[in-house]
Amino acid sequence: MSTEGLSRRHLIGASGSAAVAGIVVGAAGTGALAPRGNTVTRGDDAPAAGAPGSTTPALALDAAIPFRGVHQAGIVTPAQDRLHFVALDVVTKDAAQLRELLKAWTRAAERMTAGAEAAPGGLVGGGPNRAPEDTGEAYGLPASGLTITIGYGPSLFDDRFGLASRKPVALEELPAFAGDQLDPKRSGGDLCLQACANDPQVAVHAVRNLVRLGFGIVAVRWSQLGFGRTSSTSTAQATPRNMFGFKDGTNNVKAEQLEDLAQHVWVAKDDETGGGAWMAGGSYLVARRIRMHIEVWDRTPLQEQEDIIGRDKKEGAPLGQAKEFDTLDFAKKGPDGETAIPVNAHVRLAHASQLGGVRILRRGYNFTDGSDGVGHLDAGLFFLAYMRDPGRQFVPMQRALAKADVLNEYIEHNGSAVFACPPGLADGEYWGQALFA
Ligand SMILES: C=CC1=C(C)c2cc3[nH]c(cc4nc(cc5[nH]c(cc1n2)c(C)c5CCC(=O)O)C(CCC(=O)O)=C4C)c(C)c3C=C
Ligand SMILES: [Fe+2]
Repeated sequence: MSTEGLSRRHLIGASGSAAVAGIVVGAAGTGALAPRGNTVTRGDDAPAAGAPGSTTPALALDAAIPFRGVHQAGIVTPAQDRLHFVALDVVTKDAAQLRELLKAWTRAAERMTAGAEAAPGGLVGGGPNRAPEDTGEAYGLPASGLTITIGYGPSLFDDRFGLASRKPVALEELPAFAGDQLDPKRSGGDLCLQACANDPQVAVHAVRNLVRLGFGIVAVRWSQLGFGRTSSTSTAQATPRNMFGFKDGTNNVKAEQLEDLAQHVWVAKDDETGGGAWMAGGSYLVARRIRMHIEVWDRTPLQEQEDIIGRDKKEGAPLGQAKEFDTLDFAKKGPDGETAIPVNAHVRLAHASQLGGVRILRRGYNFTDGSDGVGHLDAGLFFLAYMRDPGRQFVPMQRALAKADVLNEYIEHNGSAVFACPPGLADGEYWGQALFA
């Protein structure tokens, strides 16, 4: 492995076709960190879980997820419980500076996802007279399943960095949708970094250290914390619940469904709108900050809640069926002679059968950001979805929802952004290398 101070020593666990591999940090004469305790940690030199000499079984939640691979981690890898998402603007006009930053980010991201400090000896190794190269708040914590996923916004492809000819057709700003209440301070961005982990401190540490490395080159435009996943991206995961108390992610595209991923999530080399070779194996990310008026929802009768979603609250089964994963039957009638799943239920409007076969991979998070200043919690869903072409997938889906979804009475979209997330990196490659080639 090319990155100084890191070595692949063993694999921890695997789940279905979405293998969760662990990387531990080698001590190999670099002064870099070595694994500790029962899994990958930033700290001392006891053997990691599952490693020779360890008596402790690996804990999947603490394990490291490989940074490199065909696709970026953080898309179909099992959704972790915590999120720190940041959108950034590039403030330099110098393309070479931006490229160097992307290289430095690659090194630091690879280290942090393996459970190491952002730089070798980052905590105190620089001595008393220099600012430490790692901010320290994750020192001693395990890798915690950290994934860091990068995306490029449409504005990165303007005339500043010579990238205009590289802009994919699919990377268009989203159109306005009926009911949008978008705040420009929570929208857009030249770049994004999505850090997901099973420990919030690890996710926040990752973003903070990458932002720190970018001082003078990038500036934070907006950022969002998420405290609980609202989607499953693997059949091995239980379906979590959103802030309306409903299971969310049941009928998501999952890591094990390789044909669906190829059809709906990964950009193919010959996709007309995809962007060509530099985006092949990548995916487009749509982010929407959706405020949920939970106080109003909480006064809504159960039957009405279930009719709005189209599934029952306890089991998560489609209305008219018994079990969570039963097939939705949109023709089935209830005792009143009406369809069991109402014509304007959320799951009917968003279902592939109503949208010419379109699907997306959802990977969103619950948030609660204090109060709205007038007596309510500012809570909601930070909707994240990956797809092959937003114009052909998210746009028609959101148009259908914006037009008829009864859920609209309870929600408000107040932030929006779209990003091109390039494919994963092979050994020795760095973020931006293919884009700038
Ligand atoms: C444009 C895409 C979507 C937005 C925006 C969206 C917002 C949103 N969704 C829920 C709650 C649920 N959504 C569910 C299913 C579901 N939602 C979308 C798309 C968007 N949702 C899709 C494609 C689907 C799957 C439809 C299907 O194929 O069956 C569900 C049911 C469980 C599930 O299958 O995931 C819930 C619950 C909220 C609260 C919300 C905005 C705040
Ligand atoms: Fe939904």
